[in-house]
Amino acid sequence: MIDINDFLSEPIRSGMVAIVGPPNAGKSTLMNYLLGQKISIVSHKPQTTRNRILGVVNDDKYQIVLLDTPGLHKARQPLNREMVRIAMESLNEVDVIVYMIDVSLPLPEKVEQEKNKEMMEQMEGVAAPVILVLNKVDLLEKERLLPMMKRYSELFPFHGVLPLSALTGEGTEVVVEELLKLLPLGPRYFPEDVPTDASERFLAAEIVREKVFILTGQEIPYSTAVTIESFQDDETKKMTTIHATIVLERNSQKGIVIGKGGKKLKSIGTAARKDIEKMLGQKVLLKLWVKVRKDWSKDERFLKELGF
Ligand SMILES: Nc1nc2c(ncn2[C@@H]2O[C@H](COP(=O)(O)OP(=O)(O)OP(=O)(O)O)[C@@H](O)[C@H]2O)c(=O)[nH]1
Repeated sequence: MIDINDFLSEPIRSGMVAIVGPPNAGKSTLMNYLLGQKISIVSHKPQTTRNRILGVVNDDKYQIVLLDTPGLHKARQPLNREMVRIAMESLNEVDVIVYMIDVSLPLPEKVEQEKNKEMMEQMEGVAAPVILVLNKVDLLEKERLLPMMKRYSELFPFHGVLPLSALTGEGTEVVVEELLKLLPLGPRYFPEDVPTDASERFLAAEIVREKVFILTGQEIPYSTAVTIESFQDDETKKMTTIHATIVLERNSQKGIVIGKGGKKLKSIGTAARKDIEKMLGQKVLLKLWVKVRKDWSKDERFLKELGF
């Protein structure tokens, strides 16, 4: 996909930036904010992002290729271990690392120390410069910010400790400025009109998964995978027909996702269809099925099918 003209034209600041950090820190929110569109799914529940999602931010003078990664956490289950592996692997492939933490809630000292220890262990031996981003400052009492920034600067040789609200956008310009200082001069790796390397098929499955995350309680989200059975564009009708399956781990979960008289599944479908229509810029007919595949998240073969 690299255009030879990009190599011939004036070099720009360009390179790969991984956004890493604990689950729920706001990594996908920052990615979507910088892209100006939703590529990576977001929910208030931890461990929403499962794969590595690539988003490309373009400007006259730069191209930042962002990698949104699954949350870093102590993982026991095969799916979670895969997620952390994916996140850690990206650290070796990038020019800059943005390590994001949620600072909105004061933590007991012991918990904060524990988290900091984990962060330093993860960053140990990483070659790329690391910017620490303190996210959700919109929720933080202002007087807590400066001492916190000082504390973190003393913790690790970060190439900057920056406050941010990925939700409101406050602080994003400074983050981008700092990234540009660290990115090498190079070509545009992706055409300017390509915001992600993910397929529309993958993104559609992710959108359905997001709606399950948002619209169901407690245990369901973590037991949900979404597969796309068919994805057909009808150019004359300007419509896309998508057949997708929501895969669950246990029979008992089926009723929750389908709901009384199919109501829950219907609301998942409607919400997902609207977002997919926005993404594709045309009408969508979305058909959803619910299937049980016992303990799929521990089934290495199925994880492979899902692209892990
Ligand atoms: N108030 C506030 N909320 C935020 C901010 N950034 C993210 N959030 C919220 O925090 C929650 C988690 O955001 P995500 O972007 O899904 O977090 P993530 O780090 O990608 O999460 P994982 O996929 O679990 O790794 C969502 O409910 C966001 O709306 C922020 O700056 N301020």
